[in-house]
Amino acid sequence: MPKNETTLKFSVLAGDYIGPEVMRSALRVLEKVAAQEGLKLDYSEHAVGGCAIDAHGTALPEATLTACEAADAILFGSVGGPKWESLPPKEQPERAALLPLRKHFTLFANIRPGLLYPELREASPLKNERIPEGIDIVCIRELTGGIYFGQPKRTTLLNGGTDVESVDTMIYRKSEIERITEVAITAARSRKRRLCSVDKANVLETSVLWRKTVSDYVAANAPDIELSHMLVDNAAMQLVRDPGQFDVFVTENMFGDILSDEMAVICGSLGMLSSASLGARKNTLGLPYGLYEPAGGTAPDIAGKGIANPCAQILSGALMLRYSFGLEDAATRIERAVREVVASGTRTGDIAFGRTAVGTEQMTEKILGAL
Ligand SMILES: NC(=O)C1=CN([C@@H]2O[C@H](COP(=O)(O)OP(=O)(O)OC[C@H]3O[C@@H](n4cnc5c(N)ncnc54)[C@H](O)[C@@H]3O)[C@@H](O)[C@H]2O)C=CC1
Ligand SMILES: CC(C)CC(=O)C(=O)O
Ligand SMILES: [Mg+2]
Repeated sequence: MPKNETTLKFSVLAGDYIGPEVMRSALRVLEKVAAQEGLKLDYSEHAVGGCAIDAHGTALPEATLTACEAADAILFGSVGGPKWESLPPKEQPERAALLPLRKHFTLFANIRPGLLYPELREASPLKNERIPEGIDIVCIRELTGGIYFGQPKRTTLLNGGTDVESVDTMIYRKSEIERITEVAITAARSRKRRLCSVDKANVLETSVLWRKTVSDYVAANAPDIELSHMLVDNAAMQLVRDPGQFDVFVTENMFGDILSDEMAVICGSLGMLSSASLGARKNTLGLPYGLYEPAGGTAPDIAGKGIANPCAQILSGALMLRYSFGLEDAATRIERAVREVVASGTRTGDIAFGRTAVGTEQMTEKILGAL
């Protein structure tokens, strides 16, 4: 019986290698939930990344951007891989499609839930006594600033070409740090009200500003939040030593990129880690416009074999329902279905750990069955 008249208008950008494989699974799950909830899906698929370079000569075609502009959210796969690594760096899919997309829509807040179900503890490389109840951490990563975007960014030949110099620039403004701190405060308030800010304030000017800004902002706006600070090298170590000490952590772009992959593997696999990238922009429903993507990449080593774990992409679809369409119940149902299937022992190879592994298709069928 239809419960809802909402139309979900989103753009699907599957990308390269395993991108289209796991995107198929996510779309099947969304179709089923939509049918059950009486929602109307209005999505269209568009070229992005290496496959867009092959088909259209550019990683982010104008038509793709126009379609994203007209939608309420973007469901993204992942882009890049060996096929395009010999292109000039600026033309490669990651730098020519994904980063510009994030910048274009000012998606400055990347929310990555690091969740290890207790039933999946065996898939974590951590000793199980360190994670008696699994893991439940949220990484809030600044996504449109820092060293990935700062100018100058260049490579120059020196000494008549006998040497080469490359420069990347890390820049942060107080206003950029304040707005990501606000997102982190909101996340912490919905959980244990504990926030750890990760930086490198013993060396980097941007981190000195980061630490002072986060401290001042929390003191002025969120005295209910228990704030701590940690240097990033220590944070990398503490994450594997005792992940239970973290609840929400907030950090700049590159540190968050690295720490979230670490968080993914202690949570079993990159194939389980979803993400939401949000900004100030609202969609036509008055809700946050967002881009939803797995935290991992295109996994060229397993592409085309039908063995990729679809969970991160499916869970990214759930985050899209939650944040951009306000469908908390539907999002939770998808998350429960994934958990139920994984907990019952159906596992793709990356999380199988001694069990018989199923492929992408069978994993998806099981999740559909649990919905
Ligand atoms: N958002 C994006 O579009 C991203 C793109 N990339 C790009 O992806 C390409 C490959 O990057 P890598 O460093 O190899 O990282 P990756 O994240 O693609 O893979 C790292 C390891 O995790 C495994 N893995 C990742 N997702 C999986 C899944 N769903 N199921 C099972 N196993 C999974 C892979 O098989 C691989 O062994 C590069 O071109 C990179 O730039 C990387 C990260 C994010
Ligand atoms: C192009 C990269 C910055 C993508 C990535 O590694 C990520 O977003 O985690
Ligand atoms: Mg990454």
